[in-house]
Amino acid sequence: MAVPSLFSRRFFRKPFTLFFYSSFSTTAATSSPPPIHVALTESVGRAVFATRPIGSGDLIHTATPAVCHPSSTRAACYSCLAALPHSQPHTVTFCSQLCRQRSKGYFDVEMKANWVAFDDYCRTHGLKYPLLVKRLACMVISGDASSDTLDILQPANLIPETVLEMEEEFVLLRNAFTKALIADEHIAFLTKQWYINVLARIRINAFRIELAGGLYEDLLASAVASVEAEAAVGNAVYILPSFYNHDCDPNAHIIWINNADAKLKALRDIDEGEELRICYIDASLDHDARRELLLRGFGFQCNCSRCLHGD
Ligand SMILES: C[S@@+](CC[C@H](N)C(=O)[O-])C[C@H]1O[C@@H](n2cnc3c(N)ncnc32)[C@H](O)[C@@H]1O
Repeated sequence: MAVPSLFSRRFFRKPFTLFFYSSFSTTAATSSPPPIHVALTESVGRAVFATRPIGSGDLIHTATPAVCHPSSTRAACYSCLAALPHSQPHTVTFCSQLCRQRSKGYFDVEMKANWVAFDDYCRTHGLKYPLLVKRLACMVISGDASSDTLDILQPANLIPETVLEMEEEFVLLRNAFTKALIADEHIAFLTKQWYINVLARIRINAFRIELAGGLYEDLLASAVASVEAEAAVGNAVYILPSFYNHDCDPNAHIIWINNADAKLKALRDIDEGEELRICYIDASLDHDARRELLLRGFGFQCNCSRCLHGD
């Protein structure tokens, strides 16, 4: 496949060492690292590049969420977001003992506090990302995560109005923990600045998770949910997948089969040194709609080949 000039290696500046082994895994069959590296570019910050040719349809790597949270409209495992067609949305349910066990740390912290005010605020304002911050805060308090887990990700540029809204959410979150008598030293990290920094990163890097596979009942529930405009089982933030830039004609995509564990797959043959890009939005939208969505939702003017050609 011809490599568009946009992807040429002249954009390479400083290759990173692979620092994210904990956030992805390769296929069980091989223990070799995935065929990618992250490097700085001159035009779009960091980017993911192929270190060898990758075949169309190949699994590039998998990734587990740094943090995830189920949606309020689809019943899903509170830990891994597997669809649970026989459960009710809004109820805390786990798909297995393993998931219950894995969540024990942050879930025990969450159960100590009263979330009515915070959850009501999120629901009435149609906010889902603060729920990811709440979960991350519980993970930090329980020792399941570090408070700087998401610091490596690019933050959104926030307007003062957005910061003011975030301050309201922060007060509700902090109050829930203080009223639950969580010791001061355990919530010392939970400052207004921490909340805003985390949310600024989540805004750009969160993925909305729609499962591609599963049981017949899951597909049926998903079809019904699609009609009702919410097919997602939840939202999640990953580390390595967050370094993939956007292209309106991508050469890779991210998919979810049974739960929030993501698979990054090649959509066509990829050359060594080519940048790997995924599509953040619906690529079937017209040029103006895509530009508007990318600018409003992600704060950037797309430099992909399709957009540069006005397609
Ligand atoms: C999820 S991050 C991707 C990784 C990012 N480049 C970094 O250094 O962390 C999304 C950000 O990358 C940049 N970006 C991604 N795709 C782009 C594109 N097609 N055109 C211009 N900027 C892009 C924008 O700054 C965007 O807000």
